[in-house]
Amino acid sequence: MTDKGFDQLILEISTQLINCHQNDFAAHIDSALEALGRFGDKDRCYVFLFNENITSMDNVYEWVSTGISPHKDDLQNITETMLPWFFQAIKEQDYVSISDTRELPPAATAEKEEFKRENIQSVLCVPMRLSGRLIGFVGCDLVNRRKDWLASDVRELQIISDMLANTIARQATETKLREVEAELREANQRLQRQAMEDGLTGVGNRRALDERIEQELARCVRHGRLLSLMLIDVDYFKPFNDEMGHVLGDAVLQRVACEIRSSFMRHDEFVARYGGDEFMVLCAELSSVEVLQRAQRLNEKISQIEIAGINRKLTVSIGVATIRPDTMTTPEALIEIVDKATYEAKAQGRNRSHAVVMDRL
Ligand SMILES: Nc1nc2c(ncn2[C@@H]2O[C@H](COP(=O)(O)OP(=O)(O)OP(=O)(O)O)[C@@H](O)[C@H]2O)c(=O)[nH]1
Repeated sequence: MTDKGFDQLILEISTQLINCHQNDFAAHIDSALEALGRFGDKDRCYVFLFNENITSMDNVYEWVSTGISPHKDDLQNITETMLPWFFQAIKEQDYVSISDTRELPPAATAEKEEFKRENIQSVLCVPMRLSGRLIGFVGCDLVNRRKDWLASDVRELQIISDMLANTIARQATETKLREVEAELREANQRLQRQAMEDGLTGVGNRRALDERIEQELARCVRHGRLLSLMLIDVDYFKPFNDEMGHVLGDAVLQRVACEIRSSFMRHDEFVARYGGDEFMVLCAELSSVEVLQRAQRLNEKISQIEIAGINRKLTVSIGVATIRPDTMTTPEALIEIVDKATYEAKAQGRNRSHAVVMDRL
């Protein structure tokens, strides 16, 4: 290989590796090995990576010339005990150069066997280091051909080895970066969800409710649709709480929230905790009769709830406000109506629903 030819090869390989992106690192390393192999008339070029303590290695990239058998698949998890002479040589030396594998010393019996299995007669391997730490090696084989490797062969392979080490490190860094990015994105979504969720019951919180009422009002105005708001208030929750304690009180609120949520699961229905023992449900497009029926069904379902340790009937009073909003309608006005409807349900004896219908506010 002339110096000019090698310089050209290096330029091509380094340009490819510098410009490659996360998804095509492997393809570029493969083609760098191919360029190296073809240019120097080698039979096989490869990259091995060590584990953390350099006690085992995997063949991670391999290029083979036409007619030469590949060995990448059977060279996985090769341990130090399998090839002790080679592990020691690559750890301690600047390179491992074997002109004829048949002339290896007796200490390299296992290696001799392995080279024979792969028909390798000449081998040159150069360590890959990152910040001084050995991470693997780049090597090339000649099958059934002997070669006295020159200092220039070693130098050239060393340059390729440095480039590939940097590329592999960049790949690892980018993979890690993507993982961290994905974790951050997930944590961010989780925080956003939590910021909109009631901690005790898991339904929407007051902030989510306020936003949703604004959105639904605007949407119903745009489409001329009906909008219903329900206020569900647990009956006699204060005496219950005082008597049974807050822990059982919390369990009641969770159970009530669960029942409400399972009763209003359509995509345009929204359940939130308004505060204390009060929940709200927003539903669009239902007639006032339908909403009232569904509220009454909820009264029934809640009155059938049984919670271990509680021997008192659980009931709720529900106010329902159904309106056809216009641009002047405010969330406060809607809440005021539903508040009054709930008050009415309480005044009429609790465990019931009371509806107020207003075409315009
Ligand atoms: N366990 C528990 N109690 C809560 C929580 N938030 C508010 N409360 C209690 O809920 C009770 C609300 O009671 P009120 O709305 O005043 O009245 P009520 O007894 O339900 O009466 P009516 O609604 O008129 O039937 C108060 O005792 C609050 O302390 C909570 O997160 N957990």
